[in-house]
Amino acid sequence: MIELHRLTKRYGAVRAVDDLTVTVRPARITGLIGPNGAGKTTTLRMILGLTAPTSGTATTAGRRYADLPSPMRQVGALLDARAAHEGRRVGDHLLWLARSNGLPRWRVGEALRLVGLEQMAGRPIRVLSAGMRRRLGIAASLLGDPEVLIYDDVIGGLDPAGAAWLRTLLRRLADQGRTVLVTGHPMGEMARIADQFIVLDRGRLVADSSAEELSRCAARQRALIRCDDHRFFTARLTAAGARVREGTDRTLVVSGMDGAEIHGLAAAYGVRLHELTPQRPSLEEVLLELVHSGANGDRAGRAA
Ligand SMILES: Nc1ncnc2c1ncn2[C@@H]1O[C@H](COP(=O)(O)OP(=O)(O)OP(=O)(O)O)[C@@H](O)[C@H]1O
Repeated sequence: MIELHRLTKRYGAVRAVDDLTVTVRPARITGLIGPNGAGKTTTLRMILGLTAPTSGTATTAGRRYADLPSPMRQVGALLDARAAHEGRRVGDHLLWLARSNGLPRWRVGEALRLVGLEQMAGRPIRVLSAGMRRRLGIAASLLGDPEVLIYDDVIGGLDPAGAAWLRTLLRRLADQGRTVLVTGHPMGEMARIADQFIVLDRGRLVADSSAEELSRCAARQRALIRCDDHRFFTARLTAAGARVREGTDRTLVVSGMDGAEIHGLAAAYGVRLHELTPQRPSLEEVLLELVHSGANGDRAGRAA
């Protein structure tokens, strides 16, 4: 389990992470998402003791990273897959990491096996493809057989087979009861990987919800409508906090407001509704909307 309590990091006037309180639970894959600059990497760096919080705490298994007796046995992480010696052999790199962290030698073979890199053990790191480097980074994170795993931007750039492999591995790790926290941008991939989502915007928590809750809530809060005066009603809906976009065939797609509220608003402004059909968006669409609307400071947080 990872617990963040009022976690804050300021860089001058920038609040990279702003009063963030959230718990990342075991036995599931949690996606930390948000637009560029939302504070995702800064949050991970504070959990890993690489960046000092301005205030608040980040703990794993009840302790700050610096206070963990054997950090690699408790927390495994991959922040940057390029951070490895080019000339060193794959197996030697892991062996060096294991030795310097007091881990047994046999864990190297086990970690290589878990990521399917056994055949590359004797090759220098520079010959590895980007996808293989990612696997090597993941192997390093698994050396200590930790309960908590943290991966920054781990999906981007993988080919479909690589992404499928990673999904299977992360699922297995979560099914073993581990806490798995991943960040990433392609919302389609994040929707396929994670079952819990923490959404950040400008350092603040926008939502902390399961995939199921998000889908259920979005289905209640999205409708396709036909009405007389698009421009007028769009302005009224937007002013009342909904998000509106043009659909196909002269329709409007309204999100963030349920059918009864839309009806009420139409009645209040004398707008004739010809159609109001609830819609069930895909999880990817829900996440995209959350990330986008969080950035506009509107009421997406209600999904939480
Ligand atoms: N070392 C630093 N010095 C100054 N500002 C920083 C530093 N690190 C991060 N920031 C700022 O903090 C904010 C959050 O950055 P962070 O990298 O955590 O966001 P992110 O959500 O990981 O973004 P991305 O999706 O682009 O990786 C940004 O405004 C960024 O410019």
